[in-house]
Amino acid sequence: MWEHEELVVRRGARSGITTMVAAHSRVLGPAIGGCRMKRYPQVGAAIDDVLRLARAMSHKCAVAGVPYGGGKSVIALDERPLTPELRRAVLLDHADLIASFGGSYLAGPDIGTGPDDMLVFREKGPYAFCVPESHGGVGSSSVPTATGVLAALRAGARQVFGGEDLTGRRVVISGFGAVGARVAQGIEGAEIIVSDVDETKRSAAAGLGLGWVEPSEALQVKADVFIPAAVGGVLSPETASELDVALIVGPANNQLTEDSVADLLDERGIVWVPDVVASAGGIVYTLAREVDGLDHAAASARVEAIESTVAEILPGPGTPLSRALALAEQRLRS
Ligand SMILES: NC(=O)c1ccc[n+]([C@@H]2O[C@H](COP(=O)([O-])OP(=O)(O)OC[C@H]3O[C@@H](n4cnc5c(N)ncnc54)[C@H](O)[C@@H]3O)[C@@H](O)[C@H]2O)c1
Repeated sequence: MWEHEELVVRRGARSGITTMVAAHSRVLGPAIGGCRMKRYPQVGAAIDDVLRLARAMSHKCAVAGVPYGGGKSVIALDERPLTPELRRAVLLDHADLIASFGGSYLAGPDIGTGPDDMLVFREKGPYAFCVPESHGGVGSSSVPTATGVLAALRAGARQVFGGEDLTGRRVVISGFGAVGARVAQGIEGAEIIVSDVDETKRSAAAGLGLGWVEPSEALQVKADVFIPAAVGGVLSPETASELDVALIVGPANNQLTEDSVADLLDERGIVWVPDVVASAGGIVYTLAREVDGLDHAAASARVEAIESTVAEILPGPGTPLSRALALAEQRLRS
């Protein structure tokens, strides 16, 4: 069944490159999504991607409880080298397409695009977010993303350990980057072991009194909490059957290689907080500040609300993933 509200595919007048916007649902508010710019084997694959990602954004916004719908931009590059001139031409083409939605679709950065590209979109109207700080943007989203992960961790700990206090517990953080390092600094009383493919992070971790494990062994460490803060696809049927932890909660996007891994984790008694919920702090905060014009305190309150969302989806029948999706569907229907 065709679930999406709108799909517009257009060949750019300046660049000759095909770009597209999908709006999955605008029941809760304007559709928002990142702009993905990459090469696809054919336009059909790009259309599949934009539809799938727009739908995922609808769920992410609905679960996060923010007043936006799901959308996505895709710029399907052709075989030509992306010179600065061609890049600007295709971004302007796509800016025209975004502007044609008149505010019912807003774009942010995704794979292949960044805050400076959002400024090109802004040349055609106020329909892009995550602009550079020098142009009124809120800057790095890693701080509110970490705040959201810590909020999700509190709710997860209450559910799994009967309280928020992690004193004496062992926490493994895979990925000691912008978010992982902030999460590590926000956890009190626990033994924290971090892991990163970048060996230079080891001394930084040691300087903070944190333990270290090689990335190849991070998933084998017996721990109370595992925090995926590096790459997606870390939870597969293989890793899910090996993990010796009670709670998994982290910012990495697309942590499961396939949805059935959520069932495997559940069967093993491991509580997994779905990434769509745990990773939402950055986008929630950025939209609240840049689009809704909220101040820091009001925007932060929306991020902290991730704690109550996690508390709502963890108990009950089914897996946390099925309950998160059910909550999203319920909000999209209401
Ligand atoms: N920054 C945000 O606001 C935000 C928002 C939502 C989701 N996320 C997701 O959270 C994750 C972390 O984001 P970030 O901003 O901290 O990124 P980052 O690039 O600053 O940090 C990621 C770290 O992971 C390390 N890494 C890469 N592969 C690894 C592996 N196999 N094992 C261990 N370490 C590995 C990198 O060396 C790096 O230090 C990413 O998956 C990102 O997509 C981030």
